Amino acid sequence: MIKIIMHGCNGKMGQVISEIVRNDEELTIVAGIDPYTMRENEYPVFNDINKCDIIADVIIDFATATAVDKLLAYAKERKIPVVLCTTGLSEEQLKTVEETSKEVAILKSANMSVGVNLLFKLVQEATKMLAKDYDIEIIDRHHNQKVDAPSGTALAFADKINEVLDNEYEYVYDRSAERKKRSKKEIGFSAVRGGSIVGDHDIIFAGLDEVIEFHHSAYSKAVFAKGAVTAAKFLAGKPAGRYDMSDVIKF
Ligand SMILES: NC(=O)C1=CN([C@@H]2O[C@H](COP(=O)(O)OP(=O)(O)OC[C@H]3O[C@@H](n4cnc5c(N)ncnc54)[C@H](OP(=O)(O)O)[C@@H]3O)[C@@H](O)[C@H]2O)C=CC1
Ligand SMILES: O=C(O)C1=N[C@H](C(=O)O)C[C@H](O)C1
Repeated sequence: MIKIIMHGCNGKMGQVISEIVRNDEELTIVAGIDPYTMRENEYPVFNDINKCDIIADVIIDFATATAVDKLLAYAKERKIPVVLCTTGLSEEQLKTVEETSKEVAILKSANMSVGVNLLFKLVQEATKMLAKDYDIEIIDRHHNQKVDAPSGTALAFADKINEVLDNEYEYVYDRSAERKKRSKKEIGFSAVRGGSIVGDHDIIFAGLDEVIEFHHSAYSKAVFAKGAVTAAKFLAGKPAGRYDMSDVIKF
């Protein structure tokens, strides 16, 4: 039985993961971490990760960016692998992820769905063929409770695209103060926030007189939760290192 610590257990994703794990014979949540401890959970919940001395094989994280520093320090000290799903991390935090992964296994992915991870590959292929003549823009649409913009997935798409463009493209997040045309080597971001949209992403290649678009819609949070649970099974017992969903989902 793989023992999990659920970081952010009483948030929206934490609750969906708890439900999936409840019906999975290979997994059990042994502890949860969340500032909100009044909810009835079937496992003990700690309002501070450092209060949790329960032994686990892997941590699944869906919390908030400000909680990630403590999480990484805890994982490093106790050598517990982390499936790191929280988005909106700062440059400094991304460096800490890299440093920490030298001591403990970390699988970081801004999007745990099968569809987005397949699209990462398709969009990279399209970029090789289209980037010379087409402008690249990314739109993400999410619910009104989301705190980070652009989404982690939108940034991950841009990083995948830029990887095949020798990282020469600049990211443009806001054109409202600009009085100039877009340059060729840029990737523009737009973020829509409203209602209960689970998570939509459009990758737009706009050329002369035609537009090619790649679109992904998540219709429920379960697509992310299932991916995180599969990733946790993969990561438990793995040696230190940086992993991502391409290690888990093979196309
Ligand atoms: N990689 C992926 O596939 C996906 C990533 N995400 C990302 O996961 C994160 C969580 O999403 P979601 O569940 O919708 O958000 P929620 O706000 O619903 O849940 C986050 C939970 O984390 C709790 N939290 C706050 N501080 C801490 C802390 N120090 N330690 C532990 N828990 C803490 C929050 O408590 P409180 O409300 O009291 O602050 C809340 O219960 C976001 O960054 C989101 O972008 C989401 C979906 C998919
Ligand atoms: O906050 C969310 O809900 C989501 N966040 C992730 C992101 O920032 O890309 C993934 C997913 O789209 C849902």
